[in-house]
Formats: sequence, C-alpha cells, structure tokens
Amino acid sequence: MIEARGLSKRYGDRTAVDGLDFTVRPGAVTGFLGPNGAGKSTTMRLILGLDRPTGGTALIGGRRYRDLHAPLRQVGALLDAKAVHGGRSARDHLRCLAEANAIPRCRVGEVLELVGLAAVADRPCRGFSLGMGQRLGIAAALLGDPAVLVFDEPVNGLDPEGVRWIRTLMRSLAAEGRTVFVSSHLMSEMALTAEHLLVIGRGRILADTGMREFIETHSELGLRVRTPRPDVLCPLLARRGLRVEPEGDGAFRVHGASAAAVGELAARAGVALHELSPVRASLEEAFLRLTGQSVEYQADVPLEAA
Ligand SMILES: Nc1ncnc2c1ncn2[C@@H]1O[C@H](COP(=O)(O)OP(=O)(O)OP(=O)(O)O)[C@@H](O)[C@H]1O
Repeated sequence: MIEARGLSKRYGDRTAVDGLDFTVRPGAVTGFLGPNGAGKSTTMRLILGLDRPTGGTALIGGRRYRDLHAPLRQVGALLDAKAVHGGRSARDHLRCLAEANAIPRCRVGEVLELVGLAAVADRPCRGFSLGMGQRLGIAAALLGDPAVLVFDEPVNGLDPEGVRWIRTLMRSLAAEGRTVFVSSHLMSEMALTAEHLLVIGRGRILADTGMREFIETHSELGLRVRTPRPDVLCPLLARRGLRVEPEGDGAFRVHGASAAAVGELAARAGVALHELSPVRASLEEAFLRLTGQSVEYQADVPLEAA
C-alpha cells in the first residue's frame, strides 16, 4: 500500500505538489492521471525518496522509503528507462543490482524471461530499442519481487504491441495482489488498464475514484439517429421531453431515451430510420473537461472551477 498524507513539494516559489492525501491499495492497478506539469513525477519521486517533501509524508507499507530495510525488495520503480550504462549487457546490469541488494542471482534469469529479454540478455544495452529499454527497466523493478510497483509513463513512445504487453503485465501484477501505481497523461490508455483512478491537476487531487464510476459519471449516453423524415420524428421526440440536437451531418443526437424506445416510436409513426446507434462521450473528453482548468499554462484559474 502507498499512502500520501498532506504531501507537498515546493521548488522555490513554485508549488509542484500541494497537500496530497491519497491511498493506493493492493490488488488493483491505480492510474495516476494529469496533464503535463500536474505533479505526477514529483509525487512519484517523493514516494520513492528521491526528493524530500516540503510538508507531509509518503509511506510505502507504512514506512517512509528511507526507513525500508531492503527497498528493492519492497518497492520496484520504473522512472527513467534510459538510466542504464550503455556498454553493459542487460544481464550484467541486473546482476549488479541484484548483488547490491542481496537478491539471489537466479532471479536475474527469471525476470529476463518474464520481460521477454532472455534472447538478447548478453548484448550491450546501447543497441536496445525504446521498447527493449522499457522492458529492462521493468525487469529491474521486478527483480526484488516487490509488493509495490511504481511506473512513471511506462508506455511513452512504445508501439501498440509494447503498449499491450505492458498493459497485460500490470494487470497480472495487480492480480497477484501487488500495489501497482502507474502514471500517464493518456486517459484512453488508462481506461483499458486501471481499475482505480487518481486525477491530479496543478499539484492537487481532482478525482479519486473507481474507473467504472468515472466512466459512468463522465461518459454521457446518447443516441445518434438518422431519418429521411426528421420533420416528423424530431417533434415527436421533443413532445416526450427528450433533448434532440442536430449533429451537423444530417443526423441527430437524442438524449435520455433507449434505442428501443426511439425505434418503437419511429415505427408507430411510420418513419424509417437509417441509423440508430448509441454513442458515448470519450473518456479523453471527460478527462480534459476535468483537468482543462488546471493545465499549468492557464494561470490564475481557481481550482474549484476545475
Ligand atoms: N526539480 C525541479 N525544480 C523546479 N521545478 C520543478 C522541478 N521538478 C518539477 N518542477 C515543477 O513542478 C511542477 C510539476 O512537475 P512534474 O514533473 O511533477 O509534473 P508531471 O505531472 O510529471 O508532468 P509531465 O507529464 O510533463 O511529466 C511543474 O511545474 C514543474 O515545472
């Protein structure tokens, strides 16, 4: 479990993280979402003891990072996948880490298999693609078999196959009962990966909610309807109190009714339908609405308005 209580960080007169209170629980992937500059990386660095908070605390399994007995065996992190000596092989890199953290050598082979790097494990890392570098970073994070995992933008720059691999891995790590905390600025990706969401904007928590709840709250249901007789159908729908909006391409968006209800109404009126399909506002749109007022370069907008 990861806990932040009143967690704050100022750099000079700039507040990067402002009194965060949250808990990241085991057994689920928790997505940490926010626009650029929202404070995601700072929060993760504070959790991992790479920066000192100006106020409050960040705890992993009830302890501050610096008080952990064997940090790599309690928390694994992927922050900067390029932080590897280019002349070293993946195997050597992991062996050094294992040795420095009293982790058995046999674990190196296991994690290389797990991330799919076994076949290239003895080549110098400098020839690695971005995706291979990410896999090596993840192998390092998993080396100590930790109960808590922290990934900062793990899918950045990856091809669809790499993105799918990371998504599946995270979900299986959570299913094993681990705490998986992963940052991203892509709502659509998180919607496929995370079960819980923490949204941050300008250093403050904007939402702390289950993914399903977020989807239900923010993705508005509507129907796209096309008919050659809008002059008949639209007044009929309006008389039943339904909101009808033209879509601009000859179709209409109908709010507040099921497809069955609209279909039957049209049938009773003898009106043909050329399209009747449910639509949802995309989660990306919902995320942008939520964080839109809190992007860094929009100064002087009160957070309450976000
Ligand atoms: N070492 C630092 N010195 C000064 N300001 C910093 C430092 N690190 C971060 N900041 C500032 O703190 C704020 C939060 O930055 P942070 O990198 O945590 O955001 P982020 O959500 O991770 O953004 P991104 O998605 O762009 O990585 C930004 O305004 C940033 O400019």
